[in-house]
Amino acid sequence: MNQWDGIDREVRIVDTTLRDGSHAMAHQFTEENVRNTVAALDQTGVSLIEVCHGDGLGGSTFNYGFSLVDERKLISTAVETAHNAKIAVLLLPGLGTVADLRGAADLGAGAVRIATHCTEADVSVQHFSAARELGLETVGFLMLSHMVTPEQLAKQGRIMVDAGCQCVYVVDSAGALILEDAAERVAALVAEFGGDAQVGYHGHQNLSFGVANSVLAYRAGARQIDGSLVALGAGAGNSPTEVLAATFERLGIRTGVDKDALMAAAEDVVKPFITRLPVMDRSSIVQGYAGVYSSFLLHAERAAERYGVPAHEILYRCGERGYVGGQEDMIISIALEIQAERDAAVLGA
Ligand SMILES: C[C@H](O)CC(=O)C(=O)O
Ligand SMILES: [Mn+2]
Repeated sequence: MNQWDGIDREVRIVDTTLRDGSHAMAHQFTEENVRNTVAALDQTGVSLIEVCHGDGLGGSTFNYGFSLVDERKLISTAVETAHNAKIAVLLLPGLGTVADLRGAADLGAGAVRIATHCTEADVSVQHFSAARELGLETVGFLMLSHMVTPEQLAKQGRIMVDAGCQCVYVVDSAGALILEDAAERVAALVAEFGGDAQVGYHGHQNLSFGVANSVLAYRAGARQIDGSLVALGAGAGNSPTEVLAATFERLGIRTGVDKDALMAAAEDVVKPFITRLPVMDRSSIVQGYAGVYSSFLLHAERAAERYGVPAHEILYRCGERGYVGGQEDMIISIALEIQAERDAAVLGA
């Protein structure tokens, strides 16, 4: 039995269409998008649905992008719609506050996923303790996990677990992990935690390894795996929930979800409202290759258009400089730098 929902599953598929997908939709989700998606997911056996601005509570800002609809409205719409599943929110400490978390709990959110850069778990301690006091299910997100070794990642995970986190995710924010890169990180966390907490895996498709890495993550001991319908998520998108369901079923691994209902939700509910289908194009492949935070994609595309420089060049430089979430403003600086170099080359020619 799964400890979270009492359903007979060997792995719990968690859906993040309405949170990671917010990046791909430039944070323009409507209440109708949320209502219809949650209603469809709620019939599939998925027991945790994440709904929020892409950068979490408080993410609707100039730096990250303003939401069309206040996330509190989206969260309460999701809570009202879900009869079976629990609604989760994301929180990046510093951007989201404990007050935001209380607000989300008051709206009926039942879980929080607290995300930090993979070397900064210590900033999450106060938020985990507040979440546990509020009676929320707690998940930790170690973002850009490719940037540190499995051993370093496990130590960061331990900080989250000691603070009250019940499941720590290896988060491949850049879609940069390839096969054993993912499995070794999951295995290190499993070995570190023993029975103290679960391990999860969150993949991006920039190099097309989201689903394969998720299977290896499961084999290495991960018991919660993220997906998004139609892969709707940052960069080239997330591991598609409907593909995860079909793949795990083919492998004989019980997920407790209905793959056909998920395929219908993807095809009939989510695909029609997507403004920009996630795709492995030059820019998103560069993100996977150079290890760039997936949510930089739209920021880079906008800067590329504004300053007349290629988005993939901007992203290469983000990777070379090791920029992490929160440094979105540097994308503009890089675009200006490339523009100046090009102008100088023309003048010098
Ligand atoms: C805030 C990020 O979008 C969290 C996430 O999904 C990732 O790092 O990947
Ligand atoms: Mn993500």
